[in-house]
Amino acid sequence: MIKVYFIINPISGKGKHNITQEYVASFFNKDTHRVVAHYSTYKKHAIELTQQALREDADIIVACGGDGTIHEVATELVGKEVAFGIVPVGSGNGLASNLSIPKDIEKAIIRVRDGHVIKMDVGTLNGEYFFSNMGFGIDATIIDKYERSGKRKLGAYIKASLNSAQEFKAKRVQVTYNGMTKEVNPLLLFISNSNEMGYNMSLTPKASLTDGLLDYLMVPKINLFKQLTFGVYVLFKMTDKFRKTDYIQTDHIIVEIPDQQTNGLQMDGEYYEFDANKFEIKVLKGALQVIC
Ligand SMILES: Nc1ncnc2c1ncn2[C@@H]1O[C@H](COP(=O)(O)OP(=O)(O)OP(=O)(O)O)[C@@H](O)[C@H]1O
Repeated sequence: MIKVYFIINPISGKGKHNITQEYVASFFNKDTHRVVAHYSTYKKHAIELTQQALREDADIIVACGGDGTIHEVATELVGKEVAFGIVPVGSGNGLASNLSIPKDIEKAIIRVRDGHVIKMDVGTLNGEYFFSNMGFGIDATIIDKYERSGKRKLGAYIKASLNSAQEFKAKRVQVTYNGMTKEVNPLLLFISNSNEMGYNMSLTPKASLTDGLLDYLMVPKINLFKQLTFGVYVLFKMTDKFRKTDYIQTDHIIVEIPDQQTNGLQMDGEYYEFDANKFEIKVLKGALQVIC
């Protein structure tokens, strides 16, 4: 009997997906599969539900949610033989899109049932995992403001972005990669495993989930006109061609922020504050077995 656990975030996206145990079970043969569904009821609950599924010897664990839920479930599956499935019902769904997992719920569940397993890379930041991307720049400030607003609408996101553009102060950062250290004042310091951030947008179009590398994009503090120009490069997936940026692919980056002891950053679209000013970012090649 194959044990399939669905971990469902009921508020993901617009919170209207209504995925039930009966619905997901209807896709599987009762004689060969035992299907269990659990709902997360608070932040980080999906971590506990995944641990419980592992104790019950799950063969496949499926995150039904957005990048936040994917992050919580996948964190528990790194380095394990358990297959990870995704039913993307979040708002951005960058990782699912990079894996070509359909946005349609029915098709995504069929993909979990019939798809094949690939071994994807996992990023690590001071030992914490990330699957899509992480950033120290204005992206982290925007997510912090958005989360603090307590609202989950596009309007709140736009407001957070505009406020961040006005208030953002670039920090002095020392970055080391490929045996070289550079001092920068970044507007964006973005490190990505995936080639999609969600909404079909990419800051790192060359990134691959299976190349054993992370893509590093640094955009220095630039004036508003250049920021708008950069926006056009993002729309055309050409950030590596923007003259002001550093874009490299590597498996090891050290970021030091000498003037500040506590630092905020975003990982997979959630804001975290670290009591640290030195960050080591690495990649674990093929450490997550994902169904796509
Ligand atoms: N029942 C719940 N009530 C409140 N928050 C929850 C609940 N279940 C999970 N969460 C939290 O909701 C947050 C957002 O979830 P998720 O990323 O899945 O959806 P999203 O934000 O709509 O999608 P995306 O990240 O793609 O934009 C996560 O931090 C998760 O821990």
